[in-house]
Amino acid sequence: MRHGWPIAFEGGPILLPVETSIAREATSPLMLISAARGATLKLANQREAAEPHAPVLIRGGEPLDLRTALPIADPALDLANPLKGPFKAEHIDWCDAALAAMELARIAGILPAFLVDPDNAGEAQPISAGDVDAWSEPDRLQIATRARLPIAASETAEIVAFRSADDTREHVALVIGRQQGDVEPLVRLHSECLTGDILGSLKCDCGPQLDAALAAMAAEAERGGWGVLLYMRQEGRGIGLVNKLRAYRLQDQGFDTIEANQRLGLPDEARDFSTAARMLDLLGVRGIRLMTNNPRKVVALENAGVAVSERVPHQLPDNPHNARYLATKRDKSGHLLG
Ligand SMILES: Nc1nc2c(ncn2[C@@H]2O[C@H](COP(=O)(O)OP(=O)(O)OP(=O)(O)O)[C@@H](O)[C@H]2O)c(=O)[nH]1
Ligand SMILES: [Zn+2]
Repeated sequence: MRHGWPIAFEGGPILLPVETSIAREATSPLMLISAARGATLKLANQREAAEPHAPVLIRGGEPLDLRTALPIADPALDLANPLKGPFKAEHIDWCDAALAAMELARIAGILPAFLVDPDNAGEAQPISAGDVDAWSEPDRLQIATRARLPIAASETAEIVAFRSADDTREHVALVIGRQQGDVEPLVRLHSECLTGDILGSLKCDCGPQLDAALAAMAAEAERGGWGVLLYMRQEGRGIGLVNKLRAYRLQDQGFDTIEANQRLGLPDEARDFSTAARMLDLLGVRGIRLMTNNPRKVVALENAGVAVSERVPHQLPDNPHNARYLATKRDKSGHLLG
């Protein structure tokens, strides 16, 4: 997907990703986009779609090339390209392939939009919908290596790196203090946020939450306990850095953090917490005390077999740039924030 290769789904047509396509001369009258995008484009006969990220097949009056397809794919370009269409929605009789293609776009971090059976697409890569499921199977994850890693918060930390076949993302765990089978660790499940963790972004609470979690685990180790930070490479709640930044552009137009993801045709929450459970399992951790304000994380970990004996609140002070983001988490995502 990231290479821009056309893909040939078993039982479906050839699909060429609009954002990254290497076949610059490709054209097609048909495009696969999200229902959210279809709604914004005011499709003539669009049926009600349950999910904003559900796939919709559209036909334009004239064949689309990549130049005309990109503004159809990218809502962040709407202000600059107001006039598009008209389009008609068509029935999809290769639903599994269409759903898998949308999921692949999310995993690849690109816009969920494809030219369908295009001319001049070049040779397509064969793939089946089952390949996408197999790729995200947590059991494929293994410990790759571990090393002592003194950090500013604690000199007694150890880093453990995890890898899975075909997935280039490497998750890590930081174990702080001495691991003891009979003592439940304090655990923080942190999802990657390059802007917050590294650059000090004020738009979210990730950076302060990460720092405070490490400090709390170090204090726990001082008291004879221990902690585990799981650092999961699922940036932007699973939509990737570039799509998160597109969502930020939409947030600057007035959409909240959930609406912005949906308007991009992506799930508002696409994180995979069963991989975190697999990491704990590989570390030999069965029961935890979880630092979070998000009850859905607790439920997701428990459903994946981790016993969460306590939810430890993890609220940090807000600022003028993240106050709306935190309010949306509280009001729409069920976060327990005071
Ligand atoms: N798509 C998107 N992702 C965001 C946005 N702001 C932060 N994120 C991502 O959200 C994730 C951080 O969420 P967390 O703090 O781990 O989890 P949480 O569900 O908020 O719950 P807590 O455990 O209470 O913090 C990271 O992957 C961030 O990149 C945003 O506006 N849009
Ligand atoms: Zn963040």
